[in-house]
Amino acid sequence: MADEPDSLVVGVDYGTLSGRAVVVRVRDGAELGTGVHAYRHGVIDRTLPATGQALPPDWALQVPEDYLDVLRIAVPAAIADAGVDPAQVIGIGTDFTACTMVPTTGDGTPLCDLPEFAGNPHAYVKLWRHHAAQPQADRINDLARARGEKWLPRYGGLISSEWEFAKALQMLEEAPEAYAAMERWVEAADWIVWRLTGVYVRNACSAGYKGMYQDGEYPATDFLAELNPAFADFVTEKLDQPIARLGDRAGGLSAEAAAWTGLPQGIAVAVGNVDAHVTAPAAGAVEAGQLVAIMGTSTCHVLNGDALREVPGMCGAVDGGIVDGLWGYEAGQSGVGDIFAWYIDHQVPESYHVQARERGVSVHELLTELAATQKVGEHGLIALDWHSGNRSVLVDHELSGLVLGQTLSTRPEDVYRALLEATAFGTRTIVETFTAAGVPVDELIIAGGLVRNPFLMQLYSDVLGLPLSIIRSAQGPALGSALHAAVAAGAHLDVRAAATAMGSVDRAVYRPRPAEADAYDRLFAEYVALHDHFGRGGNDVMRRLRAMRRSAIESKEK
Ligand SMILES: Nc1ncnc2c1ncn2[C@@H]1O[C@H](COP(=O)(O)OP(=O)(O)O)[C@@H](O)[C@H]1O
Ligand SMILES: O=C(CO)[C@H](O)[C@H](O)COP(=O)(O)O
Repeated sequence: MADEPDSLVVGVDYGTLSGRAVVVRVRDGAELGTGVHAYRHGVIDRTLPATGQALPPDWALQVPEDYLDVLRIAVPAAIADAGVDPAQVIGIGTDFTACTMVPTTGDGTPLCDLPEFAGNPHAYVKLWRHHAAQPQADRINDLARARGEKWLPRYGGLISSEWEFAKALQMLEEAPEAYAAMERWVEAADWIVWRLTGVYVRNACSAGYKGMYQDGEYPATDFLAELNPAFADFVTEKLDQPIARLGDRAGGLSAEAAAWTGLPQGIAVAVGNVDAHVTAPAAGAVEAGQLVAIMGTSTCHVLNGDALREVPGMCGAVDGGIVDGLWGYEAGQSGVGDIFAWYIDHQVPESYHVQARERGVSVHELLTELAATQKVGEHGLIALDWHSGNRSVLVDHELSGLVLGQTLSTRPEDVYRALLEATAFGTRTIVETFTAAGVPVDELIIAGGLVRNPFLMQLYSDVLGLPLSIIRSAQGPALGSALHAAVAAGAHLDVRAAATAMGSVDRAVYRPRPAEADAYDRLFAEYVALHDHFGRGGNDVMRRLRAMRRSAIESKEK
């Protein structure tokens, strides 16, 4: 079912640091205009702006008003960039980082917007990479294992500290007054749709992957009570809400949101979605066996499968979690581009920054160029990519980064290359785990900002021993959201049809080079040895160091 040739939709991708809007033609997915808005408060991980209070380690907060600014600034900018009449727009879709949680009152007002809570860190959005709920995640995992909870294997045997229940339990135990005042615990993906429409509906993707919603149920009341008696009614009191399929219409654009965006009141607003999952159809990946890796500050791996399998250490398997009718699998690496950025910002000497500035290239590009002159293994290094913990397959955010083999001749480009390689080894670990568990990976498709680095792409192909296909769109998540908006507006029959019309991919752009692939097989064996030693209990030094750090900081503050 094709719509009028000039019907348009808007997709808005809420990333970690900014929101991006794109105006897309319904008929063929042509991207006509873009607008970007960087969040004014960015990621709050050191001090709370309202009070200047220092935040403990592993915290990461955001301010919801920044998300509304994206609607006010990036959407009109995208329309202006496209040079189109807003009246042509028939729908808007959004996607968000996840699990990113907003504590609200009953009408969706964020707690941090209430004067009495502005100084309470727990009243703010807990961003996906808020990792301070690891003790709660550990307890949830231990108890679920002891009780043989049937939902646990759906999450590879371990749930993450990034997710809804761990973060809510942390809030209950550290800020009971804020927890008591919170009437709804809302995925940011659903909060923004609530703001756009006035309707609060939970999306099937977030609820399934991050909310432990399986076979129509959340974890039971007696399980929650055993974690903490005051947590018993968490689901009924604060979480439960009608759940809608991806691509459904959540409601019509409200008058208020029409005024923010400049779009026509009443147009279709798609049910919320997660930034990773929404990208698969934008790359035309709606069949079983097509793994899409969305590589940016972090990497998410999403993959459809025909059947339900238990994959150790994956993020989750959800029926219809990516497209209706297939089991959607997710795995992830919590730090990828973030690790490269951290290295450049904090470890690379000023002389490299000066050289990059003089040559008009980024430090990433300079280090990549220098690293590219090396043979595999020439730097003599091997690294573990756990600077932001490990989401898959170890599911442990107490783990940390490691670079082994440094000598007095080690140079910044050597370490940079070792970090690039470590992230590729992390992805290989995930792909091999899927395959071994009976979820075949037939094709690897790369999307996200890191596609901009061809050396990195070739390195991934060599390390994985697989051809890499590349999504054509430079803004895959925003295109994916636009595609869901087209479905919600009734312009395409379903997400599959929209993916065929609007999604696109270039097949096998990078192919593994046999000599490099062989050499990387040897380095990967070393990675596996270190991975298992530090990640599977051979030596818990990383956990002990974290504990020492926490207690040292606490005692300093007293
Ligand atoms: N040339 C490059 N090579 C490798 N990484 C890069 C390069 N340029 C930027 N990055 C990294 O890309 C990440 C941003 O990716 P992007 O997809 O734009 O963001 P997001 O994940 O927030 O959507 C940053 O973490 C940055 O360190
Ligand atoms: O876990 C996620 C999805 O399930 C996050 O949304 C993701 O890791 C953050 O994405 P990005 O690195 O693109 O900002």
